[in-house]
Amino acid sequence: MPDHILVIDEGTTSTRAMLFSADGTPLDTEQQELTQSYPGPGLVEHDPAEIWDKTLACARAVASRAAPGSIRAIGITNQRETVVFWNRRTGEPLAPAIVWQDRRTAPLCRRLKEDGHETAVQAKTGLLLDPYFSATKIAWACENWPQLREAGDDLAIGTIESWLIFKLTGAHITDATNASRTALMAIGSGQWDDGLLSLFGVDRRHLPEIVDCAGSFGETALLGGSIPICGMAGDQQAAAIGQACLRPGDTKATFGTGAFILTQAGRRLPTSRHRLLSTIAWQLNGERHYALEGAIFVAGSLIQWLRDSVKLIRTSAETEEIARSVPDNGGVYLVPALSGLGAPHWEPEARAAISGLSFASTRAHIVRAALEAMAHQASDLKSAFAADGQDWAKLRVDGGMMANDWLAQDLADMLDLEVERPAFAETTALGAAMLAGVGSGLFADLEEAAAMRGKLESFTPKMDGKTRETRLSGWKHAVEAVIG
Ligand SMILES: Nc1ncnc2c1ncn2[C@@H]1O[C@H](COP(=O)(O)OP(=O)(O)O)[C@@H](O)[C@H]1O
Ligand SMILES: O=P(O)(O)OC[C@H](O)CO
Repeated sequence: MPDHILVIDEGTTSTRAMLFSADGTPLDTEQQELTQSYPGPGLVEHDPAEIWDKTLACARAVASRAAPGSIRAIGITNQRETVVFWNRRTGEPLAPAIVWQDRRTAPLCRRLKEDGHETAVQAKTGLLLDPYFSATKIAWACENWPQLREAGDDLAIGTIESWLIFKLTGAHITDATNASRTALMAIGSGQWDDGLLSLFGVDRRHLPEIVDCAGSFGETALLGGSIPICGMAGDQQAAAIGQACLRPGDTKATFGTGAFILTQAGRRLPTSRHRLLSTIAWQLNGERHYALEGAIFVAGSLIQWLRDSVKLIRTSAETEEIARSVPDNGGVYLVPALSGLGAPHWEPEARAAISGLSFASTRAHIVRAALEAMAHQASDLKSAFAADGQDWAKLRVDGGMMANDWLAQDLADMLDLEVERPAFAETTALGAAMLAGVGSGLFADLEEAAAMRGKLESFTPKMDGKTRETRLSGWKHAVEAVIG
């Protein structure tokens, strides 16, 4: 019986495919960078055709190197909230994908808030009125892109996993974790909600069917043979599963393009009074498990911006050595609101700032301030989670940025908390493999699948309280200046 799992991990900056054995050993990987298109201030788009072509190329490369007949199932995980519009008859995209970072619907969100809709939206969806979520992106696209209206019944709308599974199998489905990020689904029922559809002007007939995160979602013949797709989840939920956050209170932080902290909440829907999000952690056999989430919009993308736009660094990795080259930030703070500020501030129109510069400031201080901004943002979230009654006992970290040891230690220091990092950092892909393992009957449940998780490393706090307080107070002033 085949027991290898092929995972498709379609992230914001790159798409990849990975092969795992049943004990969690990563066997093979293939990755391609994606074009980031910034057609104007606050606008972020992807080309759905490029996403599909590169994803298929990566999956085919890995499948072609695997032993014939060894792949049991496919798991899909993806950047969330990003919306794709396509023609279900021709299978062709009808417009660019509007990416989760895109802020074009800030005025619409402001109007809906002024009209008093936020409380009801939050109660139904666990989310807030912010351009981050898919609903206003869909509303904006249907109003401004006539080709979508012209497509009539042929218009299909979905988040990235929905687009990929349509291309792989022809089915128009989405899983409950991804659906929970659209602001169109009632989080308590796991179904599209008529009131929300009418508020955002979205026609149900264009939306996918909402399904579990593990099961039989169709087969694809595009990778050689016929392989079933058995697992599906948004990338942050998949990372939480890959980090074995299976008990209420277990918390993970993924530092990729953005940074997302999720605390598992069990079967009871959590509510936040401090502007955190309630979200579906996973849905299996129709039963939903929930999580409380803090979303930081800018993390690794700040390092990419320093590298590609400002040209202050040559590689992401060299930030570690540069940060270590100075004893402290020299009074420099960087608030990375390059696409607004996410939780707990939710200021979509805020813009980034570097403050505290003097003639003594060097490139190293700015780079260090950029890295320090990660722990500062995480510290704001730690306070919000604590105020909502969710204290973190330790933090399980992962994501591309966590290759940086200095950063992992700074997180432990600033949060005054044990930080645990798996030796194998691709926990998002691992979580999708665990779901596909459950969906294909390789494992009875997620507890059994958690044996796929490998060795762990630990970072413990070493910073004195006074240094921490000085940093946090400098950060607080810098944020106040940005949000006025
Ligand atoms: N050593 C490092 N130090 C700081 N940032 C890093 C380092 N290595 C990678 N990154 C950043 O991590 C991000 C990639 O993380 P990844 O988890 O692959 O992202 P995604 O899943 O969002 O595509 C990039 O933005 C990159 O700049
Ligand atoms: O591409 P990532 O890994 O930064 O994840 C993006 C998130 O899913 C957005 O909500």
